[in-house]
Amino acid sequence: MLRQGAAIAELARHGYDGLLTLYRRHGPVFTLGAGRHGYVYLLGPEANRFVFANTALFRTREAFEALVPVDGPTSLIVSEGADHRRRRALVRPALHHRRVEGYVRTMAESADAAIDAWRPGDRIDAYQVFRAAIRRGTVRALFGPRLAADADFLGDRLQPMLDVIDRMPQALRAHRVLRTPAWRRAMAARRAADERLYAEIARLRGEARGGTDPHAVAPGDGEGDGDGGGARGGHILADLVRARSADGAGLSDAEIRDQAMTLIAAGYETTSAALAWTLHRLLTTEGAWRRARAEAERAGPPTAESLGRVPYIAGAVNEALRLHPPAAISARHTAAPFTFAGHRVPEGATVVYSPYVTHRLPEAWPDPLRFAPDRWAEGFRPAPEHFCPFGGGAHRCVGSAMATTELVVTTMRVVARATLTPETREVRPRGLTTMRPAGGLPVRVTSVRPG
Ligand code: HEM
Repeated sequence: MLRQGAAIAELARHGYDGLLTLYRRHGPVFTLGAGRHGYVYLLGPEANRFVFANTALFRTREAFEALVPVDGPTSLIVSEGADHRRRRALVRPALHHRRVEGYVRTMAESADAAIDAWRPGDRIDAYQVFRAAIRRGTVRALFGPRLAADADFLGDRLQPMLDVIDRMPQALRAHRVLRTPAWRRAMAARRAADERLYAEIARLRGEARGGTDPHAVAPGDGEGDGDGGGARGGHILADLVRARSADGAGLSDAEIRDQAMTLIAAGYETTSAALAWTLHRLLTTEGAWRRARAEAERAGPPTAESLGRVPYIAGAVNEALRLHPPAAISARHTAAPFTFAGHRVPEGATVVYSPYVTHRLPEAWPDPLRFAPDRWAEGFRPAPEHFCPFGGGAHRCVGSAMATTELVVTTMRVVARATLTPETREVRPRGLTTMRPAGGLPVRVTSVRPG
């Protein structure tokens, strides 16, 4: 029998580990809270499979409504049905892995620029350092060289927006209704960022009409194997402006704005958190940094080819995503009543599923708390319901190739160029929309090599 007070106290005290405890005590389905503020937890591999497979039972719009003030009403994450399929088919080719390979150099340069500033003896917060580097790299890949000059401007505008949405929906609603200073800052930032974005979209449309775009890309060819242009250069915003469905229809300016903003908002905090967790684990696991460094040195500088020669680093990234999934929980709104594991879940409920809980279950992962990059040895493919840092089903992360590439490339550069000593071995998680290290990742630079 679940006692509400005790269960809520468990979550308040132990966060995501509390959720794991509640799963062990109460099984894969339980409800906390009542009415509009209640949450139905659907936990574990079977629950993931159920949520990912039954698209018609679940809606994201109501569950992610809190993102609309930043991401916009046509963002993929709040789109449903035919609109979602159309928008996703137009966005996906721009983020296909072959397209992403074109950004490897930009990503490596961004990491190198951050490392170039280090001197032996420096004490730095590696999380913040790479957060800024990833922000710059993401803006560059998304918006190309012209807006890259504005990367810091856009990044600075973005931060108040991301801060305001990293809250429980009720708290966010209060900010909006009360027009708090944080809310007003976020909206002013949004207006400034939108102005630049719309100007750039108009410029790209002009270029496309005049046929002068040197980065012309093929129209996207849908969900399967779309390739927006491979290594031909260009950037994602240009791809979005040019993308056409089979019937010739493209995305409106507002749709492009919303997808672009969503890609930054969904991509940058999550990827920076995952990088911090990867470095933390490599620094605090005996021999791991040395092994990663030896591998990165053998592989040479990051390129589309050398990325295939770093299985230990790729395994370390996967292990960090498993043990510390930045999207530790995610939510859905139920579109119809259903029964799962003998429990009746009503229409209109908010359902929470959790990659964090799943990734730490011994039923799914032998010795689950051990950081073991070698478990990802060639050929290992966990079931999607066992490993879901990028979610699953119709709304599975469209930027997963970009994220993993960025994580592997940045890790290759850091381990190859720097020796770092962790200032702390205990790093606690915080954050609701993105699980990140609470106190950052404080390290001392022991040595650094030229790039
Ligand atoms: C380590 C980094 C990342 C993690 C852990 C992550 C995680 C996720 C998860 C869990 C979802 C699905 C939410 C759900 O269905 O419940 C999602 C969706 C999404 N992600 Fe990511 N993400 C990451 C990086 C990125 C990047 C780099 C981009 C873009 C460049 C991106 C863009 C998106 C978009 C647009 C969606 C919505 C897709 C849709 O609704 O069709 N993400 N992400």
